[in-house]
Amino acid sequence: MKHCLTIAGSDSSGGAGIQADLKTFSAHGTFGMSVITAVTAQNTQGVFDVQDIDPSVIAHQIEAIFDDISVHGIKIGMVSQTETIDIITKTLKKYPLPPLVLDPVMISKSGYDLLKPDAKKALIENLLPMATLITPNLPEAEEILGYKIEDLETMKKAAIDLHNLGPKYVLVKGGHLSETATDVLYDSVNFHLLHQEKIETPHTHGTGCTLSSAITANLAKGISIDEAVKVAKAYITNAIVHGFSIGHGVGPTHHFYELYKKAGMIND
Ligand SMILES: Nc1ncnc2c1ncn2[C@@H]1O[C@H](COP(=O)(O)OP(=O)(O)OP(=O)(O)O)[C@@H](O)[C@H]1O
Ligand SMILES: Cc1ncc(CO)c(N)n1
Repeated sequence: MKHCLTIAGSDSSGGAGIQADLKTFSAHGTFGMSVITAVTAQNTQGVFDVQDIDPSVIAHQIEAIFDDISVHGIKIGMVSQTETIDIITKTLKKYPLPPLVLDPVMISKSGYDLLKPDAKKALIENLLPMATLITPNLPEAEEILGYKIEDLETMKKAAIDLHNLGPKYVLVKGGHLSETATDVLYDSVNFHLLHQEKIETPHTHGTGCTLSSAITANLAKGISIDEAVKVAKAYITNAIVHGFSIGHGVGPTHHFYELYKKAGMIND
C-alpha cells in the first residue's frame, strides 16, 4: 500500500483541509498521514478562528514521519504564515522527496485569509520551486502573478508564468470561471484541457483540497502526471455531484458515495 502525507490545516467541520485530504487518501486505497500546520475553527458558514502550530512542533511532526516511514506522495495545503513555510521547507529538504503537490491555499470560500498576506513571498520563493505540481485556483493564480485571469487564454498564459517560478507542472483550476469548470494542466511543453460543465450546487466546500489530495494519491501510485490529473478530475466531479448539506451553508463533497450506495446506506 502507498503512503500519502498531507501538510495542511485542520478544518473542524471536516469538509476541507486535513480532514478532506485523509478521506481522499483513504478513498484512493492509500494510507494517509498528517502534519498539522494550523487549527481552524470553521464550519459550512465560515472560518472563525485560527491557531498556528508552533514551528518546532511542525518540524517534529515531519521528522517523526520521515525518520520512520516511507512517504510516496506529499500534498501541502494551508501554510498560514512565513515561519510555517520556512520550517516546512527547511525540514523537508533533509529528506529525499516523493512527488509533491502544492495547493497554494490563500483565502477560504467565505473570505478568510488562510495565508497571511506577508507570507505570499515565502510561498512563492520557497515552496513553489519544490513542487512537482501546483494547483492554484483563479484568485490564487491572480494573487501570485498580479494580473486578472478570466478565460482559457489567460489561464494558459498564467500556467506558463507560474511554471517559470519553479514547479515542474502547473494546474490552473477553473472552478471560479463563470461558465465552465475547465482546468488547464501545463507540462512545460503541452497544455491539457480538462473540460467540465459547471455543476449547479452550493456544496463545494473543500473541492480544492480534495482535488490536490486525489492527484497526490495517484502520483504516489506511480501514475503519470496527465493521467493522475485526469483521474482526479473525474473523482472531484463525482464528489461534487454527490455533495450534500450538513449545516446551514456550503456543504462538503462526498468521498464515499459509491461505497455507501453499494452498502445500502444511501437510498437515492
Ligand atoms: N460547480 C462546479 N462544478 C464542477 N466542477 C467544479 C465546480 N466548482 C469547482 N469545480 C472543480 O473543482 C476543482 C477545485 O477547484 P476550485 O477552483 O473550486 O478550487 P478551490 O477554490 O481551491 O477550492 P477550495 O478553496 O474550496 O478548496 C476544480 O477541478 C474545479 O474545476
Ligand atoms: C484548513 C483549510 N484548508 C484549506 C481550505 C480551503 O478550502 C479551508 N477552508 N480550510
